[in-house]
Amino acid sequence: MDDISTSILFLILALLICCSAFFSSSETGMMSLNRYRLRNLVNEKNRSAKRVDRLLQRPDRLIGLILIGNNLVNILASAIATVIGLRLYGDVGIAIATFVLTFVILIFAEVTPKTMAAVYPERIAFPASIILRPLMVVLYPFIWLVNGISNNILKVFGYNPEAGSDSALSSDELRTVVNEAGAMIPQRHQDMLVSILDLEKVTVDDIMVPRNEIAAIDINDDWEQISRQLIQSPHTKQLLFRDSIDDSVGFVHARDALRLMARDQFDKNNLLRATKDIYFIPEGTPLNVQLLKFQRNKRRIGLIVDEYGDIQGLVTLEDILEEIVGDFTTTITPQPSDEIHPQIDGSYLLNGNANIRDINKEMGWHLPTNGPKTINGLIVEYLEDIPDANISLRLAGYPMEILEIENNTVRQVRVIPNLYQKPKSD
Ligand SMILES: Nc1ncnc2c1ncn2[C@@H]1O[C@H](COP(=O)(O)OP(=O)(O)OP(=O)(O)O)[C@@H](O)[C@H]1O
Ligand SMILES: [Mg+2]
Repeated sequence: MDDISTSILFLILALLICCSAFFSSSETGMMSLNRYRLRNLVNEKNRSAKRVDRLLQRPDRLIGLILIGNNLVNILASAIATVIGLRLYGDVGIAIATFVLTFVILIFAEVTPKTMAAVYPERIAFPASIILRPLMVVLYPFIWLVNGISNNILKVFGYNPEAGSDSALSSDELRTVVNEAGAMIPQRHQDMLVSILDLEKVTVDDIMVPRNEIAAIDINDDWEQISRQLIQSPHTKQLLFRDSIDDSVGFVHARDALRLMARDQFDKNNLLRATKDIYFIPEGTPLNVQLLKFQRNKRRIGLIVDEYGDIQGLVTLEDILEEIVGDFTTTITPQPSDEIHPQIDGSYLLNGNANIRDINKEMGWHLPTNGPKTINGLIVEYLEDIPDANISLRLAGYPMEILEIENNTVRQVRVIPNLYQKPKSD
């Protein structure tokens, strides 16, 4: 190197530090690219994205290439810096060169470019790929050798370097992604997306109209009462049964009843003939499954039966859709707000038959939903007994006072929400 002037050596050194900065930044840029954005750009046929994607398909080779390049230029730079140090200051120069070069490389070739790449991965990685791609071809034998040795060492320790990282999302991770979409997706849409993911966690029993609230007509009643009920019920489809709901005949649609009336054929036999057979749903069916089953069977209403074939309740397509988009206006079933009565002292009076899920949703409480569906059921299960009035208890962290008992069920409770309670995740 004696015949190269010191100023040229300085120039080469500066150039090498620039190359080092390039490799450092492209390493961080490539590795911190958002995989889902990249996928999206690839699908949109973005050329840079496609090139980057191809490089990233073998991360071991890409890292090999970048690190070979980076180390090569760093080591060369240190050799040149040593020569410069020797020339300028003699033996002490080696120490000075080592110290100064470490500092310069850290700042200009490592920390600064890497930080920039971490903040703007696409701006760095996309243009860098234009250089990295041909470099990969040129240096391929060298990369192959280095990777081959390093992969075999990894295998000795029980790792499989060719497995690739598993970037498939679980539904919980997808939920986090949706929640973090921030302002990109309007809040209402985010809520809907999360609700769709949540459908699998909710079963038909959780949202059904319980058996005792099904609008149903006993075909053995006298005809006048049947007609009155058909006309006055707020529901379009009503269940026809003989003596007991367990002996159900089918659903009768108000439209069909109307047609019979118009033709003057409105009597028991014709009404029975106009009923539609019942669609049964096994209890415990998750909502996402049921939604598809309604679609496949072209049904909109079904009865939920338990393992003994006893009818537990009723669920409609509308009920499942409401889980996704929120309540529709046509719902005539009692709203949670009808069953929750705020008091001046900050407590709430609840009806015993209020649905726990509805209350949690309305109030943001965390009463357990994995057991009974109603407040009454929850209290009875907790006490393992039919309670007396004026009993106070603390259920899932919520102080409660039973105010009224009727026919062995809790009719009214007072709940004092503890404002300082930490929400429990359910
Ligand atoms: N026979 C019934 N008994 C009790 N609740 C019912 C009955 N039919 C429907 N519901 C409830 O009423 C709500 C509205 O359901 P849906 O829209 O299917 O019925 P609808 O409004 O009576 O009929 P449609 O919209 O077809 O005129 C849902 O919450 C559903 O569970
Ligand atoms: Mg309706």
